[in-house]
Amino acid sequence: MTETPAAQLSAAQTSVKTAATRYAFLGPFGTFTELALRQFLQAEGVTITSNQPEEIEAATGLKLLPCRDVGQALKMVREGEADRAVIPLENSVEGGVNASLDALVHGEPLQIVGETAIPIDFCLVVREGIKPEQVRRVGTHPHAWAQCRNWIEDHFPGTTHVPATSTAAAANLLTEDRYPGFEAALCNAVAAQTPGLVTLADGIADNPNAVTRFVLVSRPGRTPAPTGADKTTVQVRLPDNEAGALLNMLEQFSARGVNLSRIESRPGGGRLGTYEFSVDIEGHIAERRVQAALTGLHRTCPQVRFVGSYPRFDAKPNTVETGTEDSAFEAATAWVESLLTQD
Ligand SMILES: O=C(O)C(=O)Cc1ccccc1
Repeated sequence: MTETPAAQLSAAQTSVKTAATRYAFLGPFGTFTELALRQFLQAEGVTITSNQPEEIEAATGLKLLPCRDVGQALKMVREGEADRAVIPLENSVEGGVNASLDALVHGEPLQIVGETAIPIDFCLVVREGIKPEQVRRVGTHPHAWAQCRNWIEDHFPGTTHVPATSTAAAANLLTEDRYPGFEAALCNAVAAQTPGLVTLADGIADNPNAVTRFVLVSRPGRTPAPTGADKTTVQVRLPDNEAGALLNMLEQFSARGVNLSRIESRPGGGRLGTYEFSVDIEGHIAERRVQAALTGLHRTCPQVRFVGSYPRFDAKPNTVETGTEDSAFEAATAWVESLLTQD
């Protein structure tokens, strides 16, 4: 493949549908989240061929803004310092990224406008000169540790985890003069290339099929158009101490043939026993069956937050059961109206 000249990149950038130019992400450069951001931009027709923020901005007009954590990335969007944020949301092995699920729905409303997924495996790196037998502690993001802990126990028995804000942050700390509290880091193959680091092992993953899902987040605005292969994310608070409250919530979906692709319970506040559910459903808010499910939730649950409708990363068309198509809802509404207007 030939390299895209800067002029072409600029042309591509002006065609970015969202006209977003400032992208906050879980940094520093070299995280899996940065790879996801590049994947989002690629889908918009923008290829980034550099690792240097100034070169990227000169070639594409885009500002890539690495953030210390997910909360900071979302704060930049909430406060208008960034147009978009990219954050990890879910891992096929570990489940939801709680920090992301919570930061997304607590505070000023935000909207998911896209998703992507990356197969994940890891490299174990050390600072030049460190021998494998010196490795006692491994620094990395908690989700990375969770995906490699069996491998580490098999190959470095007794080694313990030191949490870091991201995989790339852990790798970078190894290159600093000060001892970071660990001898090795688990990071991706890009961060493993950091000068001064040596890779002890690569392709590490307890589950070789592990995939992490990342979302592109903006301030509330126009919802991406339906594609027929869409997801909708909502956060639902259930009434306290009400028998059947969860069943009622699920019935709102099942009665309209709306399939769930993820459901997670999150503590709803200070008190034990109060829950919110973060739910992904197959379908777009422009579809009548999804609207009917959401109106049902709105009538029966104390709080429903719409977090966005956006195209599925795998473009797998949503199944629409017979009787739940838009045309079926329209025919049913027309029938009721005809009853009301008859003489
Ligand atoms: O730390 C990173 O590189 C991230 O982007 C977060 C993360 C960590 C582990 C798996 C997937 C994403």
